Amino acid sequence: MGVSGSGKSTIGQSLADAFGREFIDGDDLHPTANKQKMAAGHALNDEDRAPWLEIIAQRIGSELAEGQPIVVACSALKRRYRDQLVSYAPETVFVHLIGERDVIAERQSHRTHEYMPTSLLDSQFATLEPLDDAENGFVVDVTLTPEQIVAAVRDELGTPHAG
Ligand SMILES: Nc1ncnc2c1ncn2[C@@H]1O[C@H](COP(=O)(O)OP(=O)(O)OP(=O)(O)O)[C@@H](O)[C@H]1O
Ligand SMILES: O=C(O)[C@H](O)[C@@H](O)[C@H](O)[C@H](O)CO
Repeated sequence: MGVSGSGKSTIGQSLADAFGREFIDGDDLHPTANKQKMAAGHALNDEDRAPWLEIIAQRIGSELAEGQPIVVACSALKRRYRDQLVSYAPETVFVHLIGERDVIAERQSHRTHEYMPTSLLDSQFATLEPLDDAENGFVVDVTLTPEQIVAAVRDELGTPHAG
C-alpha cells in the first residue's frame, strides 16, 4: 500500500519474486472509467474505488482458497478500503511504503504511467490514512533500496532468508 509512486509495483514484484508468489498489480484491475477519470486529472472517490477494491479483494480470496497466497500492489489509502481488501482474507499483511512527498514526486517525474498524472499526488497524500494499531501491517521507508525493503519485509514476516 501507499500513494502513487511510492514503489508498490516495483516492490510488489520484487517481493513476489523473493517469496515465489504470484504478483497482482491493482493498477491493472481498474475499471476503464476509473483510468479515464485519473488520466483526465481527477482523483477517484469512494464510489469509484469500491468496485475496483471488490475485484482485488475477491481475487485475493479466490487465490487463497486455492492455497496460493499472493502479493498485491494496491494504494489502499483509507482504512475502510483496507477493511474491504481483507474481508476475504483476514490474514492479509499490509506493507505501507512511506516517503516524503518530494522524494516520491521526484521519482514520478522520471517515469511514465499509463494513466496516472503526477498532479494527483497531493490528493493521494490528502486521502492517505496511515495504518491503525489494530491493522495487521507495518511501514517501510521508500528511501531504502528495493533489496533492503525486501529484506525488511522478510524480517517482519519472519520468512527465512534464502541460502
Ligand atoms: N526503493 C526504491 N528506490 C528507488 N527507486 C524506486 C524505489 N521503488 C520504486 N522506485 C522507482 O520509483 C518510481 C515509482 O515506482 P512504482 O511505479 O513502483 O510506484 P507505484 O506505487 O507502483 O506507483 P503507481 O501507484 O502510481 O503505479 C519508479 O520509477 C521506480 O523505479
Ligand atoms: O486509489 C487510487 O487513487 C488509485 O488506485 C491510484 O492510487 C492509482 O491506481 C495507482 O496508484 C496508479 O498510480
